[in-house]
This record gives sequence, C-alpha cells and structure tokens, in this order.
Amino acid sequence: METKAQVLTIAGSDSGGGAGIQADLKTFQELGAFGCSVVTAVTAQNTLGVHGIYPMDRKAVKEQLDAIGTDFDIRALKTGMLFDAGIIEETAQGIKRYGWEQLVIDPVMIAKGGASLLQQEAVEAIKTMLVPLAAIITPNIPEAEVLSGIDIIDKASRRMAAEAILSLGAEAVIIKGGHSTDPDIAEDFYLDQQGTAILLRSERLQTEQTHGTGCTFSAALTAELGKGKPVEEALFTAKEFIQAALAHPLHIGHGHGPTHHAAYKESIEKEVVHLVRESSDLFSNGYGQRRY
Ligand SMILES: Nc1ncnc2c1ncn2[C@@H]1O[C@H](COP(=O)(O)OP(=O)(O)O)[C@@H](O)[C@H]1O
Ligand SMILES: Cc1ncc(COP(=O)(O)O)c(N)n1
Repeated sequence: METKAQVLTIAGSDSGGGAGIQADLKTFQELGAFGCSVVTAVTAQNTLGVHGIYPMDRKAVKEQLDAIGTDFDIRALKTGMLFDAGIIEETAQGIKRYGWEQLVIDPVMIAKGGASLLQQEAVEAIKTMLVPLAAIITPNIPEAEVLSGIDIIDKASRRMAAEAILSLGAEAVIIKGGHSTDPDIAEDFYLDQQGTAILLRSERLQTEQTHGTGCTFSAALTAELGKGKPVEEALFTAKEFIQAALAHPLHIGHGHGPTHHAAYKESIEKEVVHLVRESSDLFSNGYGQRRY
C-alpha cells in the first residue's frame, strides 16, 4: 500500500498565498509529503503588506492539535507565525503530548514589509518553551540577533550567535543569510550540538520576489526530514528548492511577489536547472560546503 510521509505546519494563514500555511502546504506537496495544518492566526495579506492580523484563541489551536494528534502519524513538523505566548504554550504542550519529533522552528518575527507577526513579550516564550524541543531552528539574521542578543556583523559573530542559540536547547540551528549585505552570495550557516558546521551557499539572485522565502525553506526541510532524509541531505534539498523558487519568479501581485513553489520539481523533471551539489575543500576551516 503506497502512502506518503505525513508532516505538519503550525503557522499563520497568508491570504496572498506566498508565505505561511499556504507556502508550507504547497512546498510539502511539491516534495511528495502529505501536509496537515494547524492555523494559529489569519492574516489579511498580499504582496504589498499585512493589512490585518486575527489570532486564533488557544482553544482553537488546541483542538486542531488534538485533531491531528489523535489521527495522524506525524513524521516531522514545523512552526511559523505563532503570534502570542498563549499560542506558543499551547503549541509546545501539543508537541509534547503527542511525542512529535523532528521539529523545525522558523521563529517568524517580522514580515518583510515590516509588520510584527510575533508579540514582543512572546520572544521569551519561544526561547523557553519551544526552542528546547527543536531539532533545527531556522532564524534569519535579525531573528538570530534577537534570540542570541548578539549583533551579527561577520562570520565570528554569526558563529557566536549560533552557539548562544544552541545553548537555549535546540539540537541544531541554521542562521539563514538572505538579509546579509553580501552582494553575490546567499550563505546559510548550520551548527549542531555535536559541533558539525555546514555552509549552504548559492548565488544571490537579484529579485524582489522574496515573499515567503523563510517559510518555504523551512517547509522543504520539514518535508525532507519527514520523508526520512538525513539532516545534511534535507538541508541541501531545502536550499536547492528555495534557489529554484527564487530563480523562476512568477511576477504575481504589485509588491514583493511570492516565490515559485513549483519551480524545483519542474526543473528536475525538465532537467533544465542543474543545481550542482559538490563538496569542496575551498575552506580550510573544514566546513562542509556545497556550491550551486
Ligand atoms: N536573493 C536571494 N538569492 C538567493 N537566495 C536567497 C535570497 N534571499 C534569500 N535567500 C535564501 O532563502 C532562504 C531564506 O532566507 P532569508 O530570506 O534570510 O529568510 P526569511 O525569509 O526568514 O527572512 C535562505 O536559504 C536564503 O539563503
Ligand atoms: C502568515 C505569515 N507567516 C510568515 C510570514 C513571513 O514571511 P516573509 O518573511 O517572507 O514575509 C508572513 N509574511 N506571513
């Protein structure tokens, strides 16, 4: 009997379809996983910005978690926009109640347009209640700075920030480089409790169509982990997935458009995009490195 890996996203709805629950479910589907969702908040959102935020009450979040937990065999899950401390607590309790493993935390704080998707006082709840449950936490640079209290200005401070985040109890962290000032390279830095460090590097694409990049990356990682892929392979697939999604923009909407969630699969099927994975010892620090 053929079946698919069941994976879950606990996140906010983006009416514009480029980020949040919608990006996650599209990504799960593209990568051949069966996606379930727990909606934490509804946003009225498009490519121009966030126009309204309507958080669910805790009971609604708990009932959705219970509906999933009592019926599905969840192999990996991710969190996205959680908005407030009550939803974070409910989420952490649900994850423990059902013994879900392979938790990817995308600590969503501020949308690209500037709207706050997490209340200030909820940052502490993420750090204390959720991060200790994480297999991998995937902050962007500003989020890593908030979580670690360290300004990331170079590679040394990026590593210090990663170590500070690991000290909160996550098994691994990947600090994504989309917000770095490097004009040529988008480089993500992974570090785990065993001291394994991996760099995911790609050409930085000159595009404004970046709405939902972080959601899409963490959803791809979750799908691959749920399918049973080893962490390193899942990381590189996620990087390839987002690179393809950014390289083939759809030009939807009048602002920061969504990425193209179908591009990775289409590229592979048509064999038009070759995302090269080659190990390299260009770096003398021993970091595993692949180039695209
Ligand atoms: N212009 C770009 N070109 C290539 N990759 C990018 C670009 N912007 C972001 N990425 C990649 O997209 C993923 C999400 O990164 P980032 O934009 O930092 O996260 P977030 O959406 O959470 O702010 C990372 O793998 C990052 O390297
Ligand atoms: C519901 C929801 N979740 C997450 C994001 C973050 O995505 P981005 O950082 O690309 O704006 C978003 N804009 N909306």
